[in-house]
Amino acid sequence: MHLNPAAGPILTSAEIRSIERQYLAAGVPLMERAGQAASEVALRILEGRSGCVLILAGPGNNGGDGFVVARLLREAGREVVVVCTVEAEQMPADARAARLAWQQAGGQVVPDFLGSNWALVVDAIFGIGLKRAPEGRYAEWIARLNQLNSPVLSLDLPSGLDADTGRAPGVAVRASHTVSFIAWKPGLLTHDGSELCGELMLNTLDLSVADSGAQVLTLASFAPRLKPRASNSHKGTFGQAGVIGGAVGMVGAALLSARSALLLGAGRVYVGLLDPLAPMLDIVQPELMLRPPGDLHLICSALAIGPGLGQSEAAVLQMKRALGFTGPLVLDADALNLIAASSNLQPRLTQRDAPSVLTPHPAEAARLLQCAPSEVQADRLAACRELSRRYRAHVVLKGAGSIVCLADGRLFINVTGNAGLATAGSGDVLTGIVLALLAQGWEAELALPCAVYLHGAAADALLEAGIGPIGMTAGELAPAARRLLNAWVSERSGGRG
Ligand SMILES: NC(=O)C1=CN([C@@H]2O[C@H](COP(=O)(O)OP(=O)(O)OC[C@H]3O[C@@H](n4cnc5c(N)ncnc54)[C@H](O)[C@@H]3O)[C@@H](O)[C@H]2O)[C@@H](O)CC1
Ligand SMILES: Nc1ncnc2c1ncn2[C@@H]1O[C@H](COP(=O)(O)OP(=O)(O)O)[C@@H](O)[C@H]1O
Ligand SMILES: [K+]
Repeated sequence: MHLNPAAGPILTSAEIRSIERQYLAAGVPLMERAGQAASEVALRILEGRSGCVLILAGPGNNGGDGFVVARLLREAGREVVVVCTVEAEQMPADARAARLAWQQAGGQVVPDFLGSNWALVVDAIFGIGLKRAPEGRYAEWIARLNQLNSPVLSLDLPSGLDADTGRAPGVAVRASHTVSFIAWKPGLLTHDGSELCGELMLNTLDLSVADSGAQVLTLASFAPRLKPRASNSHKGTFGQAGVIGGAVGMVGAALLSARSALLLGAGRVYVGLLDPLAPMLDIVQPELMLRPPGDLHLICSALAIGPGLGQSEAAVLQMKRALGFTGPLVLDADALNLIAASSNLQPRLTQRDAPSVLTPHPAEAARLLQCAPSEVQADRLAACRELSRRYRAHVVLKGAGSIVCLADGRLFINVTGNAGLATAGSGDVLTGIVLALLAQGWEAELALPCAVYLHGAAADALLEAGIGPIGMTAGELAPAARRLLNAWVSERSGGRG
């Protein structure tokens, strides 16, 4: 997902409303500013496109924004049709005033639209005030506009999308562009939002917004750690990473993690495979050292357990050992399933002194929270926060718009990555990347955000190179991530990386 501007705080709709109240009380013309910002975007989209603009205005202030855009586009010489079915008296005061200004400028309001040949459709149906799935005429408008071939600019957020959770409870607008106001909302950046917003822009309306607990994940989130290697270093300087997993039929998962840890800079990488018939050597990556899984906690400075681990007695035994490890520990895949299933293992995790990193996808998160995956997806931020709190861990809840919640409660939403990552083993690679950074001494608070951002950025780089999304493979991610990490370090150190 491309964000413009890239960074900034993420606020809930309640936080946005409280800011709005404060500025409106001070007489700041927020709706006029929102309409102005949106009409500038609309005119950019309209460059080189002739024809009429269709504006669909809903019953609230989002509709009001639409009326301001209508007036400003008309002033700019565009032909505009506004569709609105509520009476002016039923609209909130600011929206009513915007509608009146439109009509005073000679604009018409019509009850429905026909035809399909619009230069641009402006979606001003619902913003942060959506209360339930759109129904009736609004659902019908949305379904019809999703069939059109015109560009669609959503104001504040695509109508039908929940601003706080990113869930679309029913039909929702699929925008080509979204211009959001004041601050990012979580729902723009995760879950269905990743699909519906198109090109996403933010206009702060010149308000200064205090940082909240949630941020868009960017390079700046972990930049202090992007330092070149000292010349006078040796393999021991970059740590001993260990991966435990690879039961019968799942050896590849552990190898993918281990290879990724090696390519992302761990000094030595050990693999403990549970499959008794597993090979003694990774012939593709002979640098990996294959050892009995029970030895790894004794020789490693950072451990990951879970990829292809299975849920056998032997796996439980390895889990008990790993949870007693005194260094940073990454738990993925079956390690998470075993934690979810065992009240015996849970306290061993929550009582750890060293950092624990959990990397669940929504189904694993649901098992850890004893709920259904749909409940996790219904509020991904809340689920991630609860996992972090309950298990005293740094957590990434994976999937489009991955959520990172650090053990101190700080939240990030990641916007790198693409559907090419929806392939077996890409999660194993993420585990290997986090492990590599931990082994090299990164604090978990920086290692996890960097790994999540880098993993997605690697997939984006592959996509740009024509590799994917169809057929992108997990094994291609680590070399792409290695190139990026080296480039970032080099850029930040004036080429000394
Ligand atoms: N005056 C302000 O506070 C500002 C508001 N702004 C805009 O106003 C929006 C928020 O305005 P509102 O709070 O009025 O909310 P919305 O305009 O997003 O929608 C609320 C209206 O839609 C109705 N509604 C909600 N869900 C529905 C459904 N499923 N089916 C049918 N009707 C439904 C509600 O009953 C209400 O009438 C923001 O997203 C932003 O676009 C901006 O103009 C900035 C300033
Ligand atoms: N559509 C998507 N858009 C962005 N990222 C995705 C998408 N699908 C999957 N991913 C990412 O790919 C990884 C998949 O991890 P996981 O489900 O554990 O896979 P596996 O178990 O096969 O390794 C996660 O990092 C997830 O965030
Ligand atoms: K909208």
